Amino acid sequence: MSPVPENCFVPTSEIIAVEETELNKKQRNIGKWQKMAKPHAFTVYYVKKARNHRWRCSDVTFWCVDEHLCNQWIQALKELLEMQKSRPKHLLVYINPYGGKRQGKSIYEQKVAPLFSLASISTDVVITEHANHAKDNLLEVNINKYDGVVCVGGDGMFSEVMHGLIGRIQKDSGIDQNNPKAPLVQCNIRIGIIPAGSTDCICYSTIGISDPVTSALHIIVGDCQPLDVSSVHHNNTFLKYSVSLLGYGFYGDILKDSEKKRWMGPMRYDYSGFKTFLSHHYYEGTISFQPAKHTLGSPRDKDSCRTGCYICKKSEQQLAEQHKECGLKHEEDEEEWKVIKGKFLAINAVNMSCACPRSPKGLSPAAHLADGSADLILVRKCSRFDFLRYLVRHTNQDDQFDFSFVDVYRVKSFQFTSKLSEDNESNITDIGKKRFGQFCRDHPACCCNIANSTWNCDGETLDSSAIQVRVHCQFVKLFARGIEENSKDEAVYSQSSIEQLL
Ligand SMILES: Nc1ncnc2c1ncn2[C@@H]1O[C@H](COP(=O)(O)OP(=O)(O)OP(=O)(O)O)[C@@H](O)[C@H]1O
Ligand SMILES: CCCCCCCCCCCCC/C=C/[C@@H](O)[C@H](CO)NC(=O)CCCCC
Ligand SMILES: [Ca+2]
Repeated sequence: MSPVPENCFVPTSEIIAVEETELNKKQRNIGKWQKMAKPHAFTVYYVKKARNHRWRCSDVTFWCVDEHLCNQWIQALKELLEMQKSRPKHLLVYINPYGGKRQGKSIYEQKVAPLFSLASISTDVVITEHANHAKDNLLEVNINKYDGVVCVGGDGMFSEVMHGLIGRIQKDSGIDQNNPKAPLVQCNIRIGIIPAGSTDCICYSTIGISDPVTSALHIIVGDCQPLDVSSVHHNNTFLKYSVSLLGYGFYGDILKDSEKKRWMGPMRYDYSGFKTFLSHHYYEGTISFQPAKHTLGSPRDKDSCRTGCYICKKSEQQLAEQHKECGLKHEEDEEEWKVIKGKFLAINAVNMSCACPRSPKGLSPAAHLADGSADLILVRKCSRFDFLRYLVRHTNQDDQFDFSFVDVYRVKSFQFTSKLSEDNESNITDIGKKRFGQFCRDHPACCCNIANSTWNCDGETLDSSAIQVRVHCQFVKLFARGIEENSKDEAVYSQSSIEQLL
């Protein structure tokens, strides 16, 4: 038995498949195999880690004269693969054919389906025909027969699938999602994202790259990454769940403008981003929040959340303890609320870094995927030039929180009310404000916007500006493992590597 000349260490957890190889005449007639009467061979397909967190399917073929020995190897390796219990065998796949550059279907068919078939994963594929098709379908399908749900599309498609799954589980458990204090039931069925959208921030922030083949391989090896989810309510009405960005002001306005430009594809965000930057509107309101005292980290930490993150592990332990104490009174309601009134250009609450190709370190580089907290970033009224400096720091190594007009807090819940709705609630009927609508009556050039902004919730607009938000620790699970530290150079090899077997 002889491996290829170059050294090759592969943990069994990263073998994709093992197959007997039919050698053709030409192959049999090369090198030393020429001398053998009838060589036998098998091929091991495995994950090859390239630069920038990119994974590829590579293969190595082992040749041997003894047919029995060759079959023993195939059998032994297949048994090792069978022992990988976290790997999915049967998946439900939703493809949005219109997301991003409208390439979802071809990306799946050309890059992903062949890998699933190589890894003996069977699939039921639904190509969506309209928005909410996947969500509605998940409310009635027999989800128990699947080991995971895969969405091919962008953050919006992920959000739809996540809402379908969470909604289905709450419905089956008799939980009313409209109750902001309801003890929601966790979603244990894993979701895989094959990126084919415009921002793909959830995929990028949980894997480190937005690449369909890399994501498919994380699904095949059965990775599992828990994610925090925020529930968003307006009084006693459930609005949405969020995993990446809840943004008011700048990101809400970009989204609202970009929705009219969907035909532009991913470019619409650059166009609307530039336009929104020039408009430079700020909004008045009150934000109240409960600091996340349970978590070990802070948004100003230098270290980021990475595979096996100890801060997220600690939160997982705390969550398990909470579940054990289930039924005992939680003191959450009595914990302190901090209240901030002000004029804001942007209010961003992020459950994860929100790293994406536009900003590889994201809106909050030290945010954690699964620590049960969100980072609340308040960008107060400042000059256009200062706001530009702030934005540019999302794309370089400088600290984007090191500005006098930017504050950041790690929170477990928050509420927001705009000044306009506060005024309306206190029955102030200033006809002048109503008549002049959008712009500040006293200072037409001051960029103060009397109208409300809208909330951008993972790329979708919310109907209400007054919202109550609660972070649910590790509420959904993805086929991912977080971003690996220097994945190319520091690969950790398990005891059961093939090299040892050989
Ligand atoms: N067949 C369909 N026709 C129209 N809309 C669809 C269809 N299938 C899904 N959708 C909706 O399209 C929205 C956007 O899709 P998706 O997230 O895949 O792409 P995107 O908006 O380009 O990317 P991103 O969300 O990353 O910015 C989703 O909210 C989803 O509900
Ligand atoms: C002069 C250069 C300045 C450059 C500044 C770059 C800053 C980029 C930060 C990007 C943050 C993305 C946050 C992710 C939001 C997603 O949930 C959402 C759904 O996909 N996308 C958008 O709302 C789309 C939002 C699009 C933002 C551009
Ligand atoms: Ca978090």
